[in-house]
Amino acid sequence: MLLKSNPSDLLHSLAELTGLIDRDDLAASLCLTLFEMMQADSMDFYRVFHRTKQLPSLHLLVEFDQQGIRQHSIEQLRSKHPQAPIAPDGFLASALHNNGALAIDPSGFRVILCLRRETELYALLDLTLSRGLSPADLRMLQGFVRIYENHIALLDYGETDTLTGLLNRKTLERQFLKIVTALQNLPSSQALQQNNRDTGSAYFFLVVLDIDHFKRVNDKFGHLFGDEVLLTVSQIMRQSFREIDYLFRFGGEEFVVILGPQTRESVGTALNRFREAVAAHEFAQIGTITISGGITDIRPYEVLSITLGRADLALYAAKDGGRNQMMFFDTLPESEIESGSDELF
Ligand SMILES: Nc1nc2c(ncn2[C@@H]2O[C@H](COP(=O)(O)OP(=O)(O)OP(=O)(O)O)[C@@H](O)[C@H]2O)c(=O)[nH]1
Repeated sequence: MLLKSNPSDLLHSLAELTGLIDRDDLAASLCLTLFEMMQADSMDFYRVFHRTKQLPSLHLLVEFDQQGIRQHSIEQLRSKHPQAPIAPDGFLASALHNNGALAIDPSGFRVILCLRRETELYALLDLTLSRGLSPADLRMLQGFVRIYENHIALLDYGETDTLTGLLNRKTLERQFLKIVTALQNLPSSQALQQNNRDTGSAYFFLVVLDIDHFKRVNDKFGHLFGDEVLLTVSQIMRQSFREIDYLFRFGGEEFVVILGPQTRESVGTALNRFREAVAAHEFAQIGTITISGGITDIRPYEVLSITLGRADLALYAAKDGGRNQMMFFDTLPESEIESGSDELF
């Protein structure tokens, strides 16, 4: 027996769901709708992260039970408990690895729905009920899952750069704001704001990456070869960074990465590993290329242009210093910061 079986309630829920563009809000709205519709006892929404050469991990984003909803955005999860995946119970683990659309436990009172993005598993929805599900309930659940998947596909389309498939510049602004807001809500935000940083602690970092002498590639081999280099560099980025890091094509031959929370040292290690992977790649006809980067931490109460400005100054220093290197803003001499700031801000 469905609680929300009347068509106007369903239409209203669908209109709400498809009007959202924030993925955390979308997950919460899907849970709310299904929780009420199915009269569930509890419901958990897990985001699945796939890491190269490792088993996929689960992060709990929404918990829903008789006490109400508890929502955890990826940014909050990341700032409070860096990379703390959930250890799934046996049923959840089998749903994660079986690659089906749906799993129902033998009692019939627990069901796990697999939500996909293209062909890859994107999220798991774990519902516990006090009754078994009818075939009509299952059809309804699967219909909502398909609408959710289609909406995610449309969001992806609007958020990605067409050549590289990385996130686009418009999405950088929205994502940056989310991270800054999460940082503002941390107890230590005052210390971060006052530049009172401990180098062993974890922070969010923003990096601007720029291919060295890219104009020469275009001039000598043509734009099609140039585009091929951009595509390959974006693939090396995907292989080098973690799935929860944000990778953007900022424009032209510039990329932005947001990493965190991580220590300054591990950010340096990750970026140099990426830089070496680019330098080691043999491009057909072109040979090898190199990449430089400027790195800065992300501070609460700051707008994107200021953070980008610091990373750009570090990038200019990396280019000036001979290219094929990653430079932290906080290692620049005062004189370089002052003269660069006059030009940038
Ligand atoms: N193929 C291709 N080229 C692009 C694209 N966007 C920008 N470019 C080219 O990227 C080049 C950027 O060159 P510059 O900014 O002068 O710098 P650079 O040659 O990379 O030299 P440094 O950054 O100083 O190492 C220009 O030739 C642009 O035309 C694109 O989408 N595709």
